[in-house]
Amino acid sequence: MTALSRTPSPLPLPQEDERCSADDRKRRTVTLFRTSPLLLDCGQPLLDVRVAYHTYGEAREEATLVLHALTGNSAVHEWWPDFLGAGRPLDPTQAYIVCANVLGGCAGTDGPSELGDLPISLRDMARVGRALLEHLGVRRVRVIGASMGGLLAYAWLLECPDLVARAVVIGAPVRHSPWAVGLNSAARAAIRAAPGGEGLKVARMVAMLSYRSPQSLAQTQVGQRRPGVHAVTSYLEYQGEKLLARFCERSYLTLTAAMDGFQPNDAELAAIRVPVLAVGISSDVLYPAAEVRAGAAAVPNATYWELDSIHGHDAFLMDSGDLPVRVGAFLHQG
Ligand SMILES: CC(=O)SCCNC(=O)CCNC(=O)[C@H](O)C(C)(C)COP(=O)(O)OP(=O)(O)OC[C@H]1O[C@@H](n2cnc3c(N)ncnc32)[C@H](O)[C@@H]1OP(=O)(O)O
Ligand SMILES: N[C@@H](CCO)C(=O)O
Repeated sequence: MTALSRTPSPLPLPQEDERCSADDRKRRTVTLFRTSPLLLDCGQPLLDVRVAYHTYGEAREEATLVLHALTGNSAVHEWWPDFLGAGRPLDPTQAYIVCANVLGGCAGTDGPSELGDLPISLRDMARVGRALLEHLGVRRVRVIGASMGGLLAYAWLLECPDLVARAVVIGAPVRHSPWAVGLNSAARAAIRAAPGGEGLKVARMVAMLSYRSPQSLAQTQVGQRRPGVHAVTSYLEYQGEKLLARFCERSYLTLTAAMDGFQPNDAELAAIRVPVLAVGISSDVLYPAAEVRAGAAAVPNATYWELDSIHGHDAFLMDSGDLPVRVGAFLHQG
């Protein structure tokens, strides 16, 4: 990425930085906004925005766009095996599937270093996604996202309604609640108080509690793994270490702020005309099922379904039950 004031790129067209290989599970990158800038919601124009993405299946004008969660990435085959594959809701033998790493993250798309820590919004991410679809020759998408990806799906419905045929929103509200903003605020405060790694670990420990549930931890984290240390304590510490090894604290600050800033009003939601399947998770303490249901009621063509699991918010990854079948049936209608 370059700010508009920098010398424009001499090349007029999007530039594939890595060509498609025979292995379509390979991540590719492209530089977009080479002649006309991306105008961020914060007012800053950006030229030369690099986007990293995966595609699955043969290229078509209609695609299914997968929107990943906060610390997820575009390698859907790595984190959603229940959903991606022949006979599954995201079937590369039947559909063209696209997933891009979000702007502001740390998985190959321009992140805080390239953005100079500018604030970004979920709608900015959708604008980048629109440019990627244009580059890929995609004219219409079915969108599916969970957690932050679900919020981003709503951002797509507001920002690019002309492109979206239908949308699946899993474990996500229509706007970030004071509860969710509060959790993110505590996480960011931990990072700012202890930059360089320790803060990010604490942020992940707090976040993990919101991704599990009291019942889930009571079932999986009884007793001790290390003498004198509660199992749940060593579990959270381990999860903090795992995130530190694969994620970046500046992206954590940028992306959680983008989630917190997503506050569409009721009139905007009432203007959404696209069919939406909104999925709540019965034991989700981050985005309670009642909140997901109430939010969906504000969207005219939304249908609500609830995944019954004791495993909390991350059940969409860990205990998906009937969810793939429900999602497949909805995605392939119409
Ligand atoms: C729509 C989307 O985009 S979602 C994007 C997907 N998200 C991602 O890919 C991002 C991150 N991934 C995750 O969030 C997680 O990997 C999940 C939710 C998918 C699953 O989490 P996991 O950590 O694999 O599972 P779980 O929470 O059960 O923890 C298991 C790990 O904790 C360890 N562990 C379990 N209990 C304890 C304990 N008491 N003490 C220490 N370690 C423990 C296990 O040994 C295991 O270790 P391993 O990862 O080295 O095998
Ligand atoms: N566990 C997932 C979902 C959280 O929203 C992640 O780390 O991205």
